[in-house]
Amino acid sequence: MSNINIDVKELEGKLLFAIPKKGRLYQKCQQLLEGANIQYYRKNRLDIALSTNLPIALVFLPAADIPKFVADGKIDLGITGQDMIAESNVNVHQLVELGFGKCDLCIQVPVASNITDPKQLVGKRIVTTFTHLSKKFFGKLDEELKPEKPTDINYISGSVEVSCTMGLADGIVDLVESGETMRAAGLTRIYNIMSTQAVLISNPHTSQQEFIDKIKGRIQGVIAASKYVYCSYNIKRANLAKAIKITPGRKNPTVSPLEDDEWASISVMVEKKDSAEVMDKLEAIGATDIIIFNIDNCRT
Ligand SMILES: Nc1ncnc2c1ncn2[C@@H]1O[C@H](COP(=O)(O)OP(=O)(O)OP(=O)(O)O)[C@@H](O)[C@H]1O
Ligand SMILES: O=P(O)(O)OC[C@H]1O[C@H](OP(=O)(O)OP(=O)(O)O)[C@H](O)[C@@H]1O
Repeated sequence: MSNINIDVKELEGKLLFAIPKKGRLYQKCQQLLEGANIQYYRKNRLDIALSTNLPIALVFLPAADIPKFVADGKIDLGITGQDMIAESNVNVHQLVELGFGKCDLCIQVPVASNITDPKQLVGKRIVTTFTHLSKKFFGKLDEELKPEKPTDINYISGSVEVSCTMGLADGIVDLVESGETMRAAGLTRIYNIMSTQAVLISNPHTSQQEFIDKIKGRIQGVIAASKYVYCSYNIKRANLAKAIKITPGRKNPTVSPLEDDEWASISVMVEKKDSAEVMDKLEAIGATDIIIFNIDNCRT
């Protein structure tokens, strides 16, 4: 049972920001709030927390309910999965892809079945948490193939993958990230309905647009900082063109003179995932003093 023991008056004029209260997205959202310096104190078991440094009230909700609250205008801003938005079938603005909670919503069948195409499931039994998206998908196939009875889509709230083993389903529609859950249940994927990740969303008619843009900027800064490292090195001017090709930066690298006219110093942002390779390439063209720094926060 949730507890929202806060005086409604305390929420007046505040930006209401919905955060998943548990599950896969919870911890990453906490890191994002910390990086964006949205400080708050949450009393034990309380689902609303007032920010201690900004006019924001954080509302902790199940990820599945956040799109509806935001679309209805009860909440201004929220974080949830794109799968949850599509499943809720509501109109919200997707402001920033957050780069976590990445997975695919897939049709899965028992490895032992001879099913390789979603069309073979038409008229059969599907179990899923995503009934809207499944009905939309199989509804189209039903129209095309006109089975004797329509494909039967049944809802369960979790552990969907056991449905085939239990004899409740011929196939399931569920999320796959590493594929570990799917393989452990003796299932294989035959179709990807959608790819999803966590996103920052807002109500399209919010009265708090200016403040939302500010929070969006801060969150974009945290995301960029986690994707990039700062690279600094020295290079002979004769090799400057080659160096700039290796580290073009987001816009341009900063090139500064050194005491020795033959040399220049370069400072540039590099994608974290590429940093080792970039260092190898710079070394190969004679760069020296190559240093990589982590970025705490940035605006690009
Ligand atoms: N295995 C996964 N890998 C990456 N992202 C995932 C995975 N499972 C779910 N997600 C993302 O996280 C969102 C919330 O899923 P999750 O299962 O954590 O929610 P929950 O039902 O609120 O929590 P719980 O499963 O703990 O009850 C999903 O809508 C999806 O966007
Ligand atoms: O491909 P994988 O890396 O194994 O991840 C996929 C699993 O993760 C999610 O479930 P979760 O663990 O959140 O539990 P749930 O089944 O109770 O939703 C999803 O519903 C899958 O079962």
